[in-house]
Amino acid sequence: MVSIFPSYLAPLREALLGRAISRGLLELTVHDLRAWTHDVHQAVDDSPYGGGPGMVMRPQVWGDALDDVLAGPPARLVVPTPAGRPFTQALAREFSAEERLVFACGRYEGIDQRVLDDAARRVTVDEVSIGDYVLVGGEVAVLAIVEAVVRLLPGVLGNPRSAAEDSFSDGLLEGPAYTRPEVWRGLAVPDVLRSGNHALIDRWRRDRSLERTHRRRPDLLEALPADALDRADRAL
Ligand SMILES: NC(=S)c1ccno1
Repeated sequence: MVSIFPSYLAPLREALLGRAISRGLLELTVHDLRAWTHDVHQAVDDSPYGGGPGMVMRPQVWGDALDDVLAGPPARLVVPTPAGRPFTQALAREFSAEERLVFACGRYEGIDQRVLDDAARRVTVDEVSIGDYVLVGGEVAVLAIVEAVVRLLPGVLGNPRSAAEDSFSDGLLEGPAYTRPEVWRGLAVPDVLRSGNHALIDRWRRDRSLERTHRRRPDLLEALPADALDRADRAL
């Protein structure tokens, strides 16, 4: 990862991801972009051609940084930006199969486009967005993307079923979850979940997942492959 605020990415070394690193399931290197500046002010940005508000990150600095960081084993360059294609669970799964990912954290009004165009001459460049809103920089998006990707790596999650059965894995939103006590503030756990009848439980969970998806994200239902819903699903 390359950023002008390396400490922003420190949370990646905590908790589950930190344990995955210490177990050797992945390696994480954070580079300070200013290491590739040569002026006393360590300038990384400049005024935009054509005018307009804000500053643009300079191609020389990013170009030198990516020349060094992209050298070595083949990598895929991921650039979080509001102008990117949506980052989805499917793309997280695709990224999790990559040997190496390099993340460029832009700030200000973004990185000079020629940096990405130049990188695309030698690696796959993915400009991705984690949502239709604008952050101050790419670092927070990288935290989200890396967590979504790393949790899919074999051995990271305690139970592999977790990744296989979480939201979006089957194209639907996950339904409600419950744990002890059976009744809490007058609210009871649905009886079916205590029935021990796993066929009924699976059916109930699928129905709740379909209902929630229909209510909150009908677009996901529209996007399902034609054969994704079985007769019982359609009966709901
Ligand atoms: N929405 C995304 S990914 C973003 C990056 C920087 N600002 O917003």
